[in-house]
Order: sequence, then structure tokens, then C-alpha cells
Amino acid sequence: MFDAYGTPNMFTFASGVEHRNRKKLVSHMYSNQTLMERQSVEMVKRKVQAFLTMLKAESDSASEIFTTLHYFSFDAISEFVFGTKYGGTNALSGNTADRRLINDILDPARRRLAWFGIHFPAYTKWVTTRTGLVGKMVDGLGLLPMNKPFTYSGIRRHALQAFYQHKNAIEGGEKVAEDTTVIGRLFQVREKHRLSDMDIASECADHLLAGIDTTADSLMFLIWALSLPQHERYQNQLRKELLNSQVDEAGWLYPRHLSQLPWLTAILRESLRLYTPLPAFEERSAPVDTVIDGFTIPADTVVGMSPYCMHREESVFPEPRVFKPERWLADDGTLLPESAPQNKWFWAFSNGARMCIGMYLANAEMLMLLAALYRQYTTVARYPDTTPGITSRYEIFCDESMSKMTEHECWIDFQRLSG
Ligand code: HEM
Repeated sequence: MFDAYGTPNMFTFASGVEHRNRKKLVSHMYSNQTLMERQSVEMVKRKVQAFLTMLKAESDSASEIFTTLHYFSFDAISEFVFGTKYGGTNALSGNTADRRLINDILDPARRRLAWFGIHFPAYTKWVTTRTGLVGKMVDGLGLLPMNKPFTYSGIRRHALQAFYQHKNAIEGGEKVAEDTTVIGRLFQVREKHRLSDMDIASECADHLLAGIDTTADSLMFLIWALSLPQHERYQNQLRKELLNSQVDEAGWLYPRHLSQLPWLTAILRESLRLYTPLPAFEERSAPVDTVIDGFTIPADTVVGMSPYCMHREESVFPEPRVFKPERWLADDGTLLPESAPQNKWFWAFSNGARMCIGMYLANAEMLMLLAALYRQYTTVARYPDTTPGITSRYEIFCDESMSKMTEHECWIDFQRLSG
């Protein structure tokens, strides 16, 4: 589904070898070590600062956090993939064209398109790629699962334009593609690994798309959950922990310390457990017969696991529908060890060879934003009886214990702490 410009990328390669070779080219850029050492941390700090500035400058509209957190994740991932000069966006600081690109994902018809893409891939590919007279006929006969423009088409256009800007700049002798960006890294290795223009463009577009909704939706559900009256004690606990933590001279918590703060990490884990933004079945198949736990799985059988189901396994997560961050803490208040069953069943970023490459980047964005936000603000859900809803593949995903839901909308009142 996420081929871009008709060219497969890491996410869509069916072959394990092609997938592995491509992943190796960029995986070190996404490692925790590299992210913490490089300017990425500074980039995330700038985005967090821009988010807080927007909260003050546009306090009315910034309260709708489905949208504003998309600006945050979009600006962060676009700079990580493309840098600041060509392709990095400025939605947080008010660039209207960049903000408009987010509208790309709002049309509910995208779920019908996703359903067709999964169940009738060949048909969907054919009808959605017709142009000219045939394209007009396909459209006129109502054969398209979704009216144009399709989901992500504006963002894909933006990514393609950024690719050509880089290419032209490099050919003109300009040094723009530093090795700190994904596109820079791919241009560096393109000769050795025989990457075509569209290989690079498709890979970059996919990383851009993969880093927007996921991070924004996760943050939205977390802030919403912490802002419900019944969870006030967790918000207070988090704030206490943050205000007691060491900060640098500019008032930032040290990024390396963030993932060791028990309440911050426990709240993030619990939110990703209940509200993982990709809850659906993750399909896998093997080219040879495989024996797992004594069961023979014939070659090419599609198997999979769903984070939604794994995260609601009652023997591991008692009262699975309840938001309980303390389930991630030991009796002495420290975080559970990595070997604890809860951690083994935690599947928000998947696992194995195809697991999320952006996990550490997403964690850095989420932890830094939450730490800065809850040191300065209290948050209250404006409609505490209403869950926000997001699009996950072809389902709407929301908190199923609430009777009301609004899709793509979440209102939070931010109150600045005095002092
Ligand atoms: C909270 C945020 C995120 C969550 C929960 C998440 C979750 C996931 C999951 C579950 C997968 C596996 C999907 C499958 O196998 O069907 C995945 C893959 C992937 N994610 Fe993320 N993701 C997040 C953020 C990011 C970010 C910021 C990036 C930045 C580039 C990213 C890039 C990718 C890529 C490229 C893949 C494909 C990896 C591969 O095929 O080897 N993700 N993600």
C-alpha cells in the first residue's frame, strides 16, 4: 500500500533480502545512540519549542490537538528526512501551505481506499493509476474507491519536489544533502548500491509518511487520557517527577534521562498499549515451511499478530481496558525489567526484522514534548465524555469504553502553571 511513485521501498519489499539490504543503509541514523549524539536532539527541541510557542500565540486553535500535534510530527519528520532547506516544513510556525498538507489525511473515504487496496490490490492499483481519457472514464463511472485527491497525494507531491530540489542542488555543486538527513545518506550511497532516482524518492516519501500520523496520534491519545478527570492523579504524579528532575541551564531535561523517568515512561507505555496507533493485524509470510511452537506453517501462508489483541491479553495485563500506568512499575516504583512479560507482549512498534525503524525517533519526540509540556502546563479534556477517533487502515480506532466519538478532533484546555 505504501509503494511511492510506483517504486517499492523498505516497507513494501516482499523479499527479505531486499528489505534487509535497504534497511541496513539507513538503520544507524535511527539508532538511539546516533539520535542522542547528533543534531537530531536539537532538532526535536526546536520543534517542541515551536509547539509551546504556538500554544501561546494561537491559544484557541492550538487547543485542538489532533491537528496541532500533526504539525509537530510533520515538521519533525520532514526535517529529519530532508533537512531545513528543501522539504523541511514549518507548519508549527504558521506556514499555511504546509498546514494544508495535513488535510490530505482527513477524508474518511481513505478507509474505503485502504480496504480496496488490501482486498483487491490489482484492481485498486489499476483504477487509481489511470490517467487521461481512461482516467476520466474510471472516475465518471464511479469505479474509484475514493475521489481524488487520494490520501497522502499532497504529501507525496511535496516529498517528490523535495527530492528533485536536492538532486538539482547536488548536480549544481551545492552541498545540501548532509549525512544527517535520510535523503543525504541515500545520495551518499546511491552509486555503490545502485539506487535509482525513484528508489531514493520512494524511500524518503515512505519515511515521511510513516512518521506523521503514528507519532501525532500516539501523543494525542496520551495527552487526552492524562487530561480526563479520572486520571488527574497520573498527571500530578508525572508533573511531580518532572519538576523534581535535573534540568540544564536552558531548562530542558537531559534527553538521555527521559527514558529512565519511571512515571513518564510508564505513562507512555500504557498509552501506547491501549491506544497504539497501528492496532491492526501485521501480516507476515515465510517462503519456506516453518515450525513455530510445534505448529507447521506451510510456505507462503499469511500469518500475523495484532497489537490490539496482544495488548489486551488478560493474563499479562489484568483489567486490560483500564488505563493503569502503574502496571509498568515494580513495587519499589522503578520500571519493570526488559524481561518482564508486559514488555515482551508490548507490540506497538512490532518486533523482529520488520519492526519500526523510527521507534527511537518517535520516543525522543514524544518524551521531549511531554516533559516540556507537563513542566509548564496542566491539561484538561474539554469533552471528557468523548473519545477522539483516528483512521487505522480501514477501521476507526478510538477508546471503545466511551459512548461518544469525534473523528480527527480532540480539544484540550491548557492552563499555564504559575511561577
Ligand atoms: C509512535 C510512533 C510510531 C509507531 C507506534 C510505529 C509503529 C510501527 C509498526 C507497528 C511498524 C510495523 C508495521 C508492520 O509490520 O506492518 C512500523 C514500521 C515502520 N515504521 Fe514506525 N511507528 C512509529 C513512528 C515512526 C517514525 C517516527 C518513523 C520515521 C521514519 C517510522 C518509520 C517506520 C518504517 C520506515 C517502518 C517500516 C520498517 C520495515 O519495514 O522494516 N515509524 N512502525
